[in-house]
Amino acid sequence: MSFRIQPAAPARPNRCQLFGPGSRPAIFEKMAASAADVINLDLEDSVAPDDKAQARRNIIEASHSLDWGTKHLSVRINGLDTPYWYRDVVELLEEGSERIDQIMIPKVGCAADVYAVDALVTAIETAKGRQKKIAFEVIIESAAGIAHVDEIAASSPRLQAMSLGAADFAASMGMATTGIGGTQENYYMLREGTKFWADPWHWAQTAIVAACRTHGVLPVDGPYGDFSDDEGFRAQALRSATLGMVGKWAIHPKQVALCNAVFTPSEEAVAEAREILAAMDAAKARGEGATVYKGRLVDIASIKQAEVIVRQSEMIKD
Ligand SMILES: CC(=O)SCCNC(=O)CCNC(=O)[C@H](O)C(C)(C)COP(=O)(O)OP(=O)(O)OC[C@H]1O[C@@H](n2cnc3c(N)ncnc32)[C@H](O)[C@@H]1OP(=O)(O)O
Ligand SMILES: O=CC(=O)O
Ligand SMILES: [Mg+2]
Repeated sequence: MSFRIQPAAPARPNRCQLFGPGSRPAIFEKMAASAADVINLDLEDSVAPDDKAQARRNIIEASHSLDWGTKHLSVRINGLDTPYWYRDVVELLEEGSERIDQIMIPKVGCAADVYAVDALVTAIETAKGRQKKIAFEVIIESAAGIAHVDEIAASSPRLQAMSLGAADFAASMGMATTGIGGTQENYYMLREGTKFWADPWHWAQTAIVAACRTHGVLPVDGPYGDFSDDEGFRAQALRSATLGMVGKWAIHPKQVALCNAVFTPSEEAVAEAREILAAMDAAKARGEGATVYKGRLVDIASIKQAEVIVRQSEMIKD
């Protein structure tokens, strides 16, 4: 065990991140009225090159005029390999309202990518006297991103969350699929003629969770492209939650409720966690470090596991 205490990730709900193109302002109000914890207004891949400038104007205008309630408001800028990103940052922070909480940096490949955006953001914040320090979130969606995931997770005190972007990740890795997340038809084990599907996203997810937990960042699962497949979405989200991710993207409003259902601990799970804590309190009073709860071992590690669930439930106000 390292003597270093694992830093806590930001204590805010991040069960669902609802995306919408910045070039489609007609849906902004619907996004603001949704049950998502985080809103991601997009300037990147859902916006055509000719619409980038207008999309920036739309987002700046909506940051002033719309009531975003208690939502964590994030804007996805363009990647550092494009000519758009610096204007995204400059215009958003010079003209956008203080209501903007966060910038999402896509296709991050190394810690220096985050450093570059941090330097620009810091200069603008100082020059304009912005009161609120902008937070960052990044997307791991390239071979370089996953290879450098740990240094990226440690790259900036502004960094609050990190998502897996399955679409660009698959492309960068040369994966033989056009699917965005979920089960891949050709990724299976074979035993006595029966196929057992495995999860090709699993290793990248666990690498992200480990890097995030080491550095106090929220690990998030990215998009599930087939928004007509609720069961597939749910299965993917349940796997992500089981691995330690705190939420998932919704690329269509119907995925918001699915996200919230999976990433909100159920009443039964919270009740059981509280019972485990009570059982361990009683064990401690007896001078014991381990005891039996419903026929199974619980010990001091069980306290930490139960506390994860109780903390998650306490963050959620609705
Ligand atoms: C790989 C990646 O990078 S993923 C991240 C980037 N991608 C995105 O941001 C895409 C986000 N999603 C979308 O743009 C849209 O949801 C689409 C294109 C997938 C589908 O849009 P539509 O064809 O309008 O969907 P649909 O007709 O089912 O919409 C139903 C209702 O939800 C609304 N709606 C659609 N998308 C959204 C959204 N993202 N947020 C809020 N409301 C929305 C529609 O306006 C419509 O409202 P209405 O019933 O009042 O008329
Ligand atoms: O940006 C998201 C992705 O899946 O690519
Ligand atoms: Mg992407």
